[in-house]
Amino acid sequence: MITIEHLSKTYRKGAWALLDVSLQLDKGMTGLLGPNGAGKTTLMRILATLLAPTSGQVRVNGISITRPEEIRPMIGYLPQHFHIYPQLTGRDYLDYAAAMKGIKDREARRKEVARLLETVNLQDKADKKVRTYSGGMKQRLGIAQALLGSPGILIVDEPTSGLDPQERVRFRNVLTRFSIDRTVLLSTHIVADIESNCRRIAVMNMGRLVMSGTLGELQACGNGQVWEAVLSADEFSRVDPMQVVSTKALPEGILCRFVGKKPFMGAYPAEPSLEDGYLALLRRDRDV
Ligand SMILES: Nc1ncnc2c1ncn2[C@@H]1O[C@H](COP(=O)(O)OP(=O)(O)OP(=O)(O)O)[C@@H](O)[C@H]1O
Repeated sequence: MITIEHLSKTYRKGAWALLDVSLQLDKGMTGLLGPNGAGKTTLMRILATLLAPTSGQVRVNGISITRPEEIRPMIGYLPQHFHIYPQLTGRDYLDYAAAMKGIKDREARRKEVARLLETVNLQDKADKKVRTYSGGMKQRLGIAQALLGSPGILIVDEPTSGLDPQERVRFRNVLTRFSIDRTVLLSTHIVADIESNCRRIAVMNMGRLVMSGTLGELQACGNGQVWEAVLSADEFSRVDPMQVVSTKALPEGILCRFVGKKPFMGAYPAEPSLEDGYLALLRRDRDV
C-alpha cells in the first residue's frame, strides 16, 4: 500500500509540477490519467525514489521514501523511456538488470531470469538480440525487468504509447495478471487502457489531483454534459472544432458528439462514456 500526503514538487525555477497531492493506492491496478504535463511522470519518479519531493510525505507499506534503500526492493518501475543495449539478448539484459538489483548468486539469477522470461512470454526470443524485438516485446522485457525480485508494487509509466493494437492488448493482459496480488500504478493518457484494466482511477491536471475514485465515478462526471447532433456538411463547417469530441459518418449526415454546455438548440443529451467523463472533468477543471 502507498500513502501519499500533501506531496508537492517544483523543479528549479519551474512552476509546480505537483501541488498538494494526497492519494492512497491499495492492491490491484490504479490508472493514473492526465494530459501531457499533468505531473504523472514526476509523481511516479518520486514513488520510485528517483526524485525527491519539495514537500509532503510518501509511505510505502508504512516506510517513508526518505529511506530509499528499504523502499527500492519493494518497488518495480518501468519508466516511459528506458534504454536497453540493442546488442544484448533479452536474457543477457535481464541477467545484467538482476545483478544491478543485487541478485549476486549466478544460479539464482539464471532461475529468476528464466522465470520472468516465461512470465512475459518471451522465452522463445530470449536469446535473440534486443534490436530485433518489436516495441511490444521491448515493453514486455521492461516489465520483466521491473518484476525482478518479485516486488509487491509495480509502477508503469505510459507503457502502450507506440505499440500496435495487438501488442497493446497483449501487454495489458500481462499487466492485468500481475495486478491480482500487487499494487500497480499505470499511467497513461489513453482512456481505453484504463477501462479494460483498472479498478480505480486517479486523474491529474496541471500538477493537481482532480479526482480519485472508481471508473463509474469518472464516467458520472459526464452526466448532463454530453450532447449529440446529426449535422449536414455545411452545418458541421460552422461548428467550433474544439467543441466536438468525436464524429461518425452516417447516411443522413455527420453524427457529432459534444462535451460541456449544450452547444446549440438542436443538440440532444447522450449517455456519457468513460472518455466523456474524463473530458468533462478536465473542462470543468480548466474553467474554474
Ligand atoms: N526535469 C525537469 N525540469 C523542469 N521541469 C520539468 C522537468 N520534468 C518535468 N518538468 C515539468 O513538470 C511538469 C510535469 O511534467 P511530467 O513529465 O511529470 O508530466 P506528465 O503528466 O508525465 O506528462 P506526459 O504525459 O507528457 O509524460 C511539466 O510542466 C513539465 O514541463
